[in-house]
Parts: sequence; structure tokens; C-alpha cells
Amino acid sequence: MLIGDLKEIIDYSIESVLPENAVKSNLKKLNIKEEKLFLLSIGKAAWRMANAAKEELKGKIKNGIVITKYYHSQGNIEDIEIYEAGHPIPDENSIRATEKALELIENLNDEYGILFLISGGGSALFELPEERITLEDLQDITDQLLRSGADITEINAIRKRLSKVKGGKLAELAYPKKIYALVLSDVLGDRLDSIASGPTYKDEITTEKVLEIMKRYDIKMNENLKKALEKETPKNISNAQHIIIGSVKVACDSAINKAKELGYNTLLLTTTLNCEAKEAGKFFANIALEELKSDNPIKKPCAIIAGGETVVSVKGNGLGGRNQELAYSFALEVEGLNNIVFASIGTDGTDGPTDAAGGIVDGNTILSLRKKVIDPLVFLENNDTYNGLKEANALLKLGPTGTNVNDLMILLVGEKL
Ligand SMILES: Nc1ncnc2c1ncn2[C@@H]1O[C@H](COP(=O)(O)OP(=O)(O)O)[C@@H](O)[C@H]1O
Ligand SMILES: O=C(O)[C@@H](CO)OP(=O)(O)O
Ligand SMILES: [Mg+2]
Repeated sequence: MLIGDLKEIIDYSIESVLPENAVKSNLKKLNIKEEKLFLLSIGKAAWRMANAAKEELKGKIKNGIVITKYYHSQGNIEDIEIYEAGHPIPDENSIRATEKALELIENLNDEYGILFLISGGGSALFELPEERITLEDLQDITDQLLRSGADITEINAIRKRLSKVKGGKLAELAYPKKIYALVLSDVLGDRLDSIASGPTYKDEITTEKVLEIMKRYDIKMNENLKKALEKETPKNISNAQHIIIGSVKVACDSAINKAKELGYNTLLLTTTLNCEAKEAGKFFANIALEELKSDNPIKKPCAIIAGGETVVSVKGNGLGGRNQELAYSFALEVEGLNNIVFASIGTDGTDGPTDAAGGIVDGNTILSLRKKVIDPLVFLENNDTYNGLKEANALLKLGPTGTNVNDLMILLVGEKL
């Protein structure tokens, strides 16, 4: 069954990007000089990454902090304080946890180095606003940016300037203590300055570019915000080293391997898909139709896979996420057809402000909505694809996975022989 195979590929791929092994093997590559370590772990994968580091380094990590998203902690870790906070928009707990981390870092003596575990989500979770900027200012700007269709590099270019800890400023605050960073990437091209807004990495985006982004996406701001945006970020950071320990490429490769094992011909389209979600859905549907008709671009049965992070210009007031919107838009194009299944999945397990990881759809998805006399287009137009997919029983729910390497799209076409 295509659908059973699809679910198996998804599970296998996510399993392959759980961070434990990657943290443990890469810890050995860090050239840690200090006898004692303070652990700071931020992002949606923070708990699992911290737990793995603690297991591996045992007593060397004396104390530390995990800052992760609500419902993403998996329990106590010895010697470590665990905080949960707001994501994708920061809240009071983001600030409280960050202040606590800075206070602990400030009190470390010279024997200590800092082990910094970074994963996506860190921008919202690890946050302290620049002078004269309020949490409300930050929440408002973040909300505008997230709905604007700007990509994460553009969004984080703004966040870096408005924060006291992003864009290399944490490294500056901790100087001369050494920072050893392991980074799980959820940014296309693995840009260290963008992942969690690069707290220990230099920011090369110019003031001119920052102001241009605000203008292009028509983001409203007050005078204090404008002043902060004009202030340069640190350009010389000499106390931090970084290793990327995983990315969506690993998830894609694993999906390809599993699909091969299940008997599919495979094609990896790209690991950097970044257009509007609904356009990507249409594009995948075009490929599916071509497959049915002509066995192109690869002979059936086939698995066509992509990774990336699409964007959504949210205009409606419904509920959804980019993966749900992508899958829904695919479903609209393949209504009534057999031998096609498709899924778009956030590897973190939560797509947009919902409890679904994405959508898993086929030719029946939209048909089943029509049977309920619902106009299927309305869900897409109102950015309400969570409810559309829910009605069609096509939501994919995984719960928080404890990892975060962006999104995965998998198309299966054709009966297996
Ligand atoms: N109703 C909606 N429909 C589609 N996408 C939405 C909706 N509401 C928010 N989004 C998108 O969800 C994104 C945030 O989702 P989230 O899963 O938290 O992102 P990430 O996994 O990158 O942290 C926003 O950038 C926004 O574009
Ligand atoms: O924290 C962030 O800045 C981004 C990118 O790393 O992650 P997410 O999209 O998961 O919020
Ligand atoms: Mg993201």
C-alpha cells in the first residue's frame, strides 16, 4: 500500500535526524580545553541535545540551562534547569529564561567553557530585547514578519538587531570565555548566522539590507525599533567555534534510502525548496500528473522527495501551517486520481500554530470534502488548511519529535510490482 509505505518512510526519516547520535559523535570533534563546562541548550531540539551531551560528558557539565518550546521538555536532566517558553513569538518565559542563562554565564569562573547546543526555534525562545525595546514591540514585529512571506534569513536579519543576545551578541557578552557550539540546522544552506539568529556567530547583513527588508514586506515599526535596526551588530567574534551536526539533507537522504528499500525508484529534487507553500504543492502535483501519464521524470513506482522551508503569505484568518497548506494545495490538483500519495511534514512535529506535523493526502482527500458539501477552495483561501485536512481526515500528527531540521515532502506514485 502506498500510504503504508509513505508512513514508514516518514518515520524512518525523522528517526534518522533525532539529535542524540549526532551530538555524541560531534562532541568529540570540539577541541574543548576547559575541565568544567556550563551547558546552554536552546531550540526545539534543546532537551534531547542537552540530555545526550550530559550522558556523554557525564560530570564535566557542572550546570546549565535548557530553553525549549512548550511541551518539548521530556523531564529532568541532572544539574540542568529546564525552561519552556513561547514559539514562534517570544513571551515572558523566553526573557526570564534568557536572563537566568546570562546571570549564570556572568558568574562562571575562568575554569569554565560554555557548551552551546543550538537548534531552530532558538530565536523566539532565547531572547532579551535591546535597550528601549519592549517585549510587546518584539511580539508585534515577529508576528508581522511571520505572516509577511519573508524567509527566515530575512526575518532573523531583523531579530538580530532588536536583541541583546542574537547576531553574535551572546559571544560578546560571554567574552573571554570560550564557546563550543553544536548546531542542528533548520535553515536552508545551513547559515550559521541565521540558525536561531546566530547568538555566537557574526552577522554580515548590512543596515541598508535590514531597512530594505522592512520596506519590502511593509512591516510597521516605531522610532525605538528603527533606531535599534540602525545599530550595527558585532563583526569580530573570536571566542566561539561551531559545528553543524545535522540538516534536512540527512532527512532527505534517509527518506531516499528507505524508499529504495521498499522498492521505489527515487529522485531527490532539492534540499532547498523555499517558494510559497501553495505553489510548491501545485508543482508537486504537476510532477505527479506527469508521472501517471509518461513515467517522467523517473519510472514508476517512484518516490520523489524534497526538503526545504516554504513560506506562506498569510492573508486569511484560518488555522494552518506551511506543510498543511502545501499538502492541501497538492490535493486540490489531484482530486479523484488513484495511485498517488503525498505528504509534507515539519520534522519538528508541529507545523504552524497547530498540533499537526503536516498533511498526508491523495486523490480522495478533496473528493471526501465535496461529499460533505464543503467548497474545498475556501480552506486554502482562508489559510484554514488545518480544518480542511481535518475534515478530510488527512492531518498528519506526530507530536513534538524533539528534533528540528525543517520540512520534508514525499511523493509516491504508482503501484508497486
Ligand atoms: N493559518 C496559517 N496557514 C498557513 N501557514 C501559517 C498559518 N499561520 C501561520 N503560518 C505559518 O507558520 C509559520 C510558523 O510555523 P512554525 O511551524 O512555528 O515554523 P517553524 O517550524 O519554522 O518554527 C509562519 O511563518 C507562518 O508563515
Ligand atoms: O529559531 C529560528 O530562528 C528559526 C531558524 O533557526 O527556527 P524556527 O523556524 O524553528 O523558529
Ligand atoms: Mg523555521
